[in-house]
Amino acid sequence: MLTVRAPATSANLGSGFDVFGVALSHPADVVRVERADRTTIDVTGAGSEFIPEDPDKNTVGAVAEALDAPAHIKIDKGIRPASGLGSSAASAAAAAVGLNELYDRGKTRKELVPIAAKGEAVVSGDAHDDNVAPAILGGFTIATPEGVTQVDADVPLVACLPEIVVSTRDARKVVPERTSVDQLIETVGNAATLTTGMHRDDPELIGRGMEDSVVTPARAKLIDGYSEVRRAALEAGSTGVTISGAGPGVLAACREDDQSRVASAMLDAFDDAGVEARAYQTRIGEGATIH
Ligand SMILES: Nc1ncnc2c1ncn2[C@@H]1O[C@H](COP(=O)(O)OP(=O)(O)OP(=O)(O)O)[C@@H](O)[C@H]1O
Ligand SMILES: N[C@@H](CCO)C(=O)O
Repeated sequence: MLTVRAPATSANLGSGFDVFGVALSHPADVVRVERADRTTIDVTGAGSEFIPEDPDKNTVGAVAEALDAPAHIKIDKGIRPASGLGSSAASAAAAAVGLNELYDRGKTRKELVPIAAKGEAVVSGDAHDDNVAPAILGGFTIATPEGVTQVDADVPLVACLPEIVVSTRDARKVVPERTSVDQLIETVGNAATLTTGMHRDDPELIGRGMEDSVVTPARAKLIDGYSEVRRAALEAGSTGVTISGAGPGVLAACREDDQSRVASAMLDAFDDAGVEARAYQTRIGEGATIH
């Protein structure tokens, strides 16, 4: 039996839709894998009542099949599903890392990214890599069809999770099909600024680079209180705020000294909007670890 911890992740970071992602130091899923003749899945923990145990419907089932590695898989969810914090990807990443080790498949961490992404295709219809890449590799990742680039980074973040459910499938339906050249220019500038910020562990550049006028405004309408929470976080010292992944989680970058003030401001703003929420005072962290 092997135990793997895989972290929550935040995809997009505003300007890097379907490309950028970061691993969060917490929360995380813990997945135990044990060799078996056929795959069975047992789910406990946060939101487990909404997660199918059928291997054809759970992200880890697709991973076990792709690695030809049938197993008893026990998932202890630390990350609520439909959160925007890469819940489905964390389980898939943990299963990929654990089953690769258990069956001695010899895949590198980078080779495991598209395998874990097969799990994402099961739940959202698309095999995007932007959550599974940081869940496996840690740090900040740039996932393109040509491959994944990874850089270690260390910046404080607040991930605020309202008690609203937004499925990735639904949030993808509101993404605009076209964008203007002006928006393209703005997006390239923001994405480059953010990437430089990750190399320098610079919350100012990262926050500025999280600006996005294409996907985020369309999705903000799905999250009650989003504009108020964003404004409150910025007033409390956050350097940049955006939707985490497909939402409803909201991600704020900040300096160390401002982290708890930003977290409280976001919670208060959700409360004023009549939405219950919890805030993780977290930071960019490591990828899946075997215990
Ligand atoms: N192992 C798993 N963990 C979590 N959700 C799973 C798992 N397997 C299947 N699912 C299903 O995936 C859906 C949640 O995935 P979804 O991509 O919508 O949320 P998320 O992973 O939290 O968000 P995001 O990808 O935006 O960060 C739910 O319908 C859930 O039942
Ligand atoms: N890039 C994806 C992440 C969610 O899985 C999206 O925003 O739809």
